[in-house]
Amino acid sequence: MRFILASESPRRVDLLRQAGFDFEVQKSGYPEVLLEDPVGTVRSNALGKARKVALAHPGRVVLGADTVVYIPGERVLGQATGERDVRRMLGMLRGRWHEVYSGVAVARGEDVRVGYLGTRVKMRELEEEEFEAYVALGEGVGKAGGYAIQGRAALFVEEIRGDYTNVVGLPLVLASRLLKGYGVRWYGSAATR
Ligand SMILES: Cc1cn([C@H]2C[C@H](O)[C@@H](COP(=O)(O)OP(=O)(O)OP(=O)(O)O)O2)c(=O)[nH]c1=O
Repeated sequence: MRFILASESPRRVDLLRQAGFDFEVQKSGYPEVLLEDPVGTVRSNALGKARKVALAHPGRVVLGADTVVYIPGERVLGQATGERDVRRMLGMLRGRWHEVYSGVAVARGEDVRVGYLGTRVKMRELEEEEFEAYVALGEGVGKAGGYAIQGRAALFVEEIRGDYTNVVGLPLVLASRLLKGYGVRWYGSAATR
């Protein structure tokens, strides 16, 4: 069954395509919140995005998601908005462990189910020259925490504990489980045959 992805993130589109799902994209325009609690943040934003699009498309299954980076006990980092933000965020993450949380919500009409997943990531120490080269590259703009593990920042990630797709922006095991609850599966649709 074809569902609606309530997301403008090309990473989420790529992951769901790679998994064989049949879907179309509708941007939600939902204004995201950034709370002190990473789980509360991603659950609330994922729910908001899915609900908003589901209400506009009665009867359709809609998936929304949200990703943040969390420095335990310190702060929640949303998307880096520009070069300065990438420098500030990466400056906090280099040489230490952090956590990445993604919330996933699937809605149909007023009915909605939500879940979240956390993954631990260890970023190695970065030399000044390399740090500046990454900031200048611009890859980190628009990404939670100011880096993209699926891009050049793969060079910085020493170790991860948990689901890799969760760090990229959409935990596929969780998303597929929630979708299955609404009868949506990765196999058997026109897109995968
Ligand atoms: C940590 C990390 C995040 N990201 C991305 C995934 C998300 O797109 C982004 C976090 O922003 P989000 O606010 O979760 O999503 P979005 O605004 O891009 O899309 P939409 O709200 O329309 O669904 O960070 C990576 O691509 N790689 C990474 O390694």
